[in-house]
Amino acid sequence: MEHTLLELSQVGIEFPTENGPFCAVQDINLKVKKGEFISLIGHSGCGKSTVLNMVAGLNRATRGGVVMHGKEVTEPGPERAVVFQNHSLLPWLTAYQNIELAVKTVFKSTMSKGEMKEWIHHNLNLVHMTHAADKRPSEISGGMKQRVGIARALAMKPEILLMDEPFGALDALTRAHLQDSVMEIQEQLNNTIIMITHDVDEAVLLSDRIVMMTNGPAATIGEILTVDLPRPRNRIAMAESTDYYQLRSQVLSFLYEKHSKIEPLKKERHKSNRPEAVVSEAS
Ligand SMILES: Nc1ncnc2c1ncn2[C@@H]1O[C@H](COP(=O)(O)OP(=O)(O)OP(=O)(O)O)[C@@H](O)[C@H]1O
Repeated sequence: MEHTLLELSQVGIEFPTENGPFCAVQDINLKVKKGEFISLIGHSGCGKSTVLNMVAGLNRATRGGVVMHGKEVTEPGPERAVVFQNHSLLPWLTAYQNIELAVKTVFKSTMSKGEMKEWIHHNLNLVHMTHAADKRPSEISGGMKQRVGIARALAMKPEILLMDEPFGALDALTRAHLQDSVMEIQEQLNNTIIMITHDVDEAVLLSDRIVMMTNGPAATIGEILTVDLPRPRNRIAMAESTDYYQLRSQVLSFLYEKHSKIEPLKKERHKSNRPEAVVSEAS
């Protein structure tokens, strides 16, 4: 990790609505270093996607700004690739062709046809999808589609990878496999990643820092937790680590005590239960 790659300064956004302007987030200050893995966590509707979309250039801040390499982000660009929860692959193209489309868009003038082919296969291999290169999205599982989506994003050689709940729609086992793949890829490529998650364990396992957001409207960063667990991380070893459990309970405490969104009735029930590790819609 070297210099600051991305900086959000005093970022805020107001959306125009029928009832007047709605301030979704405000005063967001964050510096992201090259190679860092940052998770954004917070209750549903607090503004995580809004923040990520501002970094992606899909939303424009109405206060403050997002700066990358000293230049304000005003529109989407291949240096900030986004992976959404629902893969968004084109259904009529194979896995290979989906990646090829992105590669052609970015590297048409700098890579030969042969280099592109090699690069696409390299990225399919990174996510362990070489065997399914010629399959269409309808012929592969949800987890496989998500792998292809990640390969497509990585194939653009983004300086920063933005992931909006990338594993949210997957079953627990597939999710664990993909988390391991992302950790493995990040170790190899030293990617800078900002990921939205509702899963406390996922945040602790993957992140260098966890950015915890307060509830909206006018949500902001409540606390930032540094996860200094050594890498490479192994989920089995983590299960026995007291450091891991301490970090996990700090996130749970932020979400369920300091910034709880639980209604009184549910709170009573919640008190008698072990806190959920996943921030659900119901919370
Ligand atoms: N284009 C828009 N116009 C008006 N309000 C918006 C718009 N986009 C987002 N919002 C509001 O901003 C707030 C934050 O939304 P956002 O989707 O960023 O939350 P989130 O934390 O990502 O939620 P979730 O975890 O449920 O995905 C919400 O109250 C939402 O209704």
